[in-house]
Parts: sequence; C-alpha cells; structure tokens
Amino acid sequence: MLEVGAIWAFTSTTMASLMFFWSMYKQFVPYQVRNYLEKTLKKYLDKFFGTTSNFVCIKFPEYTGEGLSKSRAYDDIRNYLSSRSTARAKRLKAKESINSKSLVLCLDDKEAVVDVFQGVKVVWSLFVEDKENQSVSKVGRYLTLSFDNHHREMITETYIDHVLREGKEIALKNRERKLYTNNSRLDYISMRDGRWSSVPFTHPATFETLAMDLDKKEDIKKDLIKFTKGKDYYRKVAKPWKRGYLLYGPPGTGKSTMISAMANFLEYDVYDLELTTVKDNAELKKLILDTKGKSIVVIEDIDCSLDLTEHRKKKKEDDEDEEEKKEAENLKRQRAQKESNVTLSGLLNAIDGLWSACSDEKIIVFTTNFVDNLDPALIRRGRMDYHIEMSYCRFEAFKVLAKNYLENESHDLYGEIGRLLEEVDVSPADVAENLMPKSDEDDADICLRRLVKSLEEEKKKKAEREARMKKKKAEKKEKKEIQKKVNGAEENGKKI
Ligand SMILES: Nc1ncnc2c1ncn2[C@@H]1O[C@H](COP(=O)(O)OP(=O)(O)OP(=O)(O)O)[C@@H](O)[C@H]1O
Repeated sequence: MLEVGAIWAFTSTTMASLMFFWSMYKQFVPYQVRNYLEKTLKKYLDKFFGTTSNFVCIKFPEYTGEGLSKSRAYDDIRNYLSSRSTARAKRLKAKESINSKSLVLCLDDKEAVVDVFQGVKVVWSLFVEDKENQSVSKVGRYLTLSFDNHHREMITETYIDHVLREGKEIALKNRERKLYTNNSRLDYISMRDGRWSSVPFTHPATFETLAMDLDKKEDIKKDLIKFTKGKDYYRKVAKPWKRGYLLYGPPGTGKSTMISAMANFLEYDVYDLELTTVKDNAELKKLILDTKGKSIVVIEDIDCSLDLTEHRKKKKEDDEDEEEKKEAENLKRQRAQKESNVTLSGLLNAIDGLWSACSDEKIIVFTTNFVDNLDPALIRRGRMDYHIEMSYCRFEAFKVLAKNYLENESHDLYGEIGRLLEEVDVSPADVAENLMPKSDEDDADICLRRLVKSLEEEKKKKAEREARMKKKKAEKKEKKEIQKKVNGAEENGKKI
C-alpha cells in the first residue's frame, strides 16, 4: 500500500514538474529558439535511432518570407484540393465575385484532406500558427503534406509537381476572364491604369448561338481545338505558338459575335486594341508585349483604323453606292491617321514580335468590312492563317437565329423565308432584329410574318436598285457612243 502511494506521489510530482517546465519553456523561450532546439533534437534522435517516425511532413506557407508576398504554391495547392472529389473539402464556398466560377477550399485548422496518388495515400492539413508566432500583419497559415517516408522520392519528384500543375490549370480555368482595352494616351501618361485597363468579359455568345453555315462553324471549332493542343507541334516545327484569323464580311454579319464565341469556347481573355489611340510603332510594340497568353488580340475594322494599305490594288467600281461607302471609309481613315503614327510596317513588326517574344498561346484577329482594301502583306498566310468570310444570312443561319430568339424549329413560313433569303442579301443582325419580340403579345407567328414583310420590302428595293443601275449603265454607254461620234466627226473635219 505504502509502495503504491510512493509511486503515485512520485509520478504526479514528475508530471507536475514536467508540465511546469513545459509551460515555462513555451512561455519564456522565444519561438525561433524553440524551433531551432526541436529541429536539432530531432536531427540527433534520427542520427542515433534511425528515423524517429515513418511519416514525413512538408510545410507550404501562405506567405513567402520576402516582403510577405502571397505564395503561388499555397494557392495552387488550395485549388487542387478544392477539385478533389474524395477530399473532405465538400464544404466549398463560392468566391464573392459573380463572374468567377471558382470554388475555394474551406478547411478548419488542423482539418485533414486525404488524397490518393498512384496508390499512395497522402494527407493535407491546414495549420494556423498561434497568434504569438504570427508575422506582424499576416496570419501565419500553412498547408502541410504528410506521407509515408517510403514514398518520399515519388511524392517530392512527381506528386508535388502534379499538384502544382493541376492547381495552376484549375486557377486558369476558374479565373475571371477579362476584356482589355488600351488606354488613351492621356490616361497612360498620367499612369492611372497602365497600358491596358479591363472589365470582366461577360459576352454570352457561343458557337451554338452563332448563325452561320454549320460545316464552316465546325471547321473553325476544329481549327481552334487543334491550335490549343498544338504546344508541342509548334515547338517541333519551330513556329511560335500563335494563329491569326481574318474575319471579313458586310456589317452585322457577326464578326464581333464570332470573336466572343471564340473567346468563350477557348476560355481566353480578349484584348481589344484600338489602333487610332496608339501614338506610334514603339508604343504599339509595348502594348502587344504587355498582353498575356491564352488571349485573343483583336483589331476591329482594321481597314478604317489607319492607312494600312500601302500597296492596295485599286479596283474599278461600277457601283456608285460602293464608291460612296469607300469614300466615307477613306475619310475616316485619314482622320484616324492624323492622330496616330502607326504604320503598316510597324504593325507587321509588332505582330511578328509578339509571337516570337511574348507568352505563348495567342490568337490575333483582324476584322474588316472591305477585305480588298487591305494590303496583301497584312493578311498573307502565316500572318493571318485562317480567313473566314462572314456572309449574309441564308436559311441555315436563319434556323439558328429562330431557335435563339423564338425557341422555334419549324413553321409554315420557313419555306417562304428560305426562298426569300436566297434572293436578297440581309445580315444576320437585320434578321435577328425582326425575330426579336417587341412586346409580350409578339409570338413566333407575328415575328416570322414581320420578317417575311421586311424581306419582301428588301426584295423590292433590290429590284429598284438594279433597275436604276441598269438605266445608269445604259446612259453611260449612250454618252460614250455620242462622244465617240463627236470625236470621229472632229477627226474627219481636221482631215478635210
Ligand atoms: N452570325 C450571327 N449569329 C448570331 N447573331 C448575330 C450574327 N451576326 C449578327 N448577329 C447579331 O447582330 C448583332 C451585331 O453583330 P456583330 O456586331 O457581331 O456584327 P459585325 O459583323 O461585327 O458588324 P460590324 O462590321 O458593323 O462591326 C449582334 O449583337 C448579334 O446579336
């Protein structure tokens, strides 16, 4: 009995002393010193007794030491863990931003997430440091990876790489996509926003809603997919990983809509480059170098932006309406030219410089209403690899629009509409406008009848235009013949 009492007294005194010693140690010995002592002790124990524990633990802090900037690895791992269906990270929290599709891993302190890679089980947990040990302004948080020491090599050489790569890809996919525009020179000089400013890219266009020939649409999608998968191929053939698309066609045929559909399909950002506000070639080059990968750089209405037609071939136009349009375009171009010193060769250099010098995976798109106005050098293959003609609305495109706007796939009027669309040239924008219900009473029938009426009016206008043209031609020919006769008579008079 006496012995039991003595053992109990001895044990409790020892325990109390140890606890007292431990609390004094934690309270008075600085964290850095404790850390050092514990590490050294572990090192010696490992040396004398072999590995003390079979488990290895790697820490990934939220903030890096230098200037306490956020660590990329920490974010990538969080993205990766958020995507694990096996993880206990089921309590996912949507990010505040409406546009972001990302879900953020929401773990409690010391809560674990188990992952299995190549049959090996690893455990991730979140640790939050005691307040006393935290850095001045940031919360000391880190993710720890624990695994069996037997798999150390595979984990450190393959698994961590895999986690970081996947995490990066998830971040890229989930990021809020942006529509950038180059700032005017005044903004730029005052350094308010740098060279580009951005807004969230929210255009809803997709290839499904794009009205155009179905085969053409499929070809474009296949081409885009091939491009995105072409990293190794481009490297193999020693070509920069870029592709140029030229979209041409009359106004309202969907060139801008196509760009949005491409961006949504590829999940790329869009840089809308306004050439007229670019001061000179050097500034243009810097702007292009400032763009990131996985993006589409767009120059819309390139024929109107600047005088980029140094060797343009002049075409004789009979149609006076066309002449007037071209005259207006020329005026626009001359006005733009006054504000900018960007030249055709500057643009060509910037584009080629872009592909060779900047980040990979970039698409450049030019749009124009007048493809003949462009210098052949600007649109040659290799620079503009894929030329896409956006044409007037025909029956196939109409069916897509009817589905989009009326959720309608057949109607008695479809036959008549199909015939009329073969006879007149109207843009998908015009067709869409007629198909759009203007009030709650407007049903599919009313909208389709409105379209038929508008197409018939267009057909009438076309007939009148053709009659006018014919008359003008006949008058021109008659004038020429009279002139010829007058000239002949004068010649004869001279001879006499
Ligand atoms: N092919 C199309 N498919 C679906 N919608 C279209 C199409 N073409 C035009 N639209 C509709 O018409 C509107 C104008 O089209 P968009 O701006 O894409 O034409 P654009 O060819 O770029 O015209 P512009 O040459 O005048 O810039 C779009 O907002 C869209 O609603």
